[in-house]
Amino acid sequence: MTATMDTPAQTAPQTANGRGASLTLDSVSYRYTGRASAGAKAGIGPLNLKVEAGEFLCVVGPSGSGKSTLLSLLAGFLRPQQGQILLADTPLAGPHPRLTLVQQEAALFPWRTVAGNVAFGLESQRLPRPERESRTTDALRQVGLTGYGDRRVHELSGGQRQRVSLARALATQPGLLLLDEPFSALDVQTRTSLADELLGIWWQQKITVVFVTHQLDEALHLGQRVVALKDGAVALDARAKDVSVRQLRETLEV
Ligand SMILES: Nc1ncnc2c1ncn2[C@@H]1O[C@H](COP(=O)(O)OP(=O)(O)OP(=O)(O)O)[C@@H](O)[C@H]1O
Repeated sequence: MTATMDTPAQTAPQTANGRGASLTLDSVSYRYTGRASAGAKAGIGPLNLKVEAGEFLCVVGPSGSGKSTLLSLLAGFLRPQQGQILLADTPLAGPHPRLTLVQQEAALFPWRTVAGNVAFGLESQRLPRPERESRTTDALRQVGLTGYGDRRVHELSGGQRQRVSLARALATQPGLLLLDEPFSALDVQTRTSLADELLGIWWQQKITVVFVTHQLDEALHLGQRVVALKDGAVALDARAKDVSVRQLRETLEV
């Protein structure tokens, strides 16, 4: 059955007038070498992919298909061995202030307050203190944590910790938000409400989002577009409203 219901992401305007940056992968390859690699094919590419400014793209694929490798390349942690990645029109040469990554487990500093954790991402930006404080307050408000700034991380639930991670990313006002299975450790209810909040934030700010998930239904709910990776290559690239979970399962053989 083909999915027919439009989710908010799918009905969003196609042209972004927010701060989202486009992303272009031009014949990008990365192959792991050495004994740790699982054969000559470990890695991804060559991949050609264009993510439009303001687009919400979900990437799915079975374990080992290359999702984390792709995100590491997009985050600038790995450099392509072949091809190039463009952020807007500029070749990506490493981690970039316009892009930020939220990972599966909230990597927060236990000795800092919630506000201190959110402000951490701003410290390298040399912003005046009032600007740092207002961005921190604003980011906490966006993720529903107004009033939590003085709390310690150990006083928070798993879902709240992941909200802090998201706030830390949002405070940097990224053009491109990369998310690596950010809600997978959470219970279904928390995951659903956080996913919907993320959609609301994306809708308002028109950030470009690349969201990696194992959950095929989550990908179709959140994404305007879904890319399915298999053995390091794109096996399917479609508008989310034009594919079903079953089609994704068949494509990925999962
Ligand atoms: N550091 C590494 N050294 C060698 N091979 C690696 C390394 N990291 C990943 N690989 C291999 O590259 C391929 C892609 O791995 P990757 O971690 O990107 O997949 P994934 O889709 O993110 O998997 P998962 O869903 O399990 O996290 C796999 O064959 C994996 O074994």
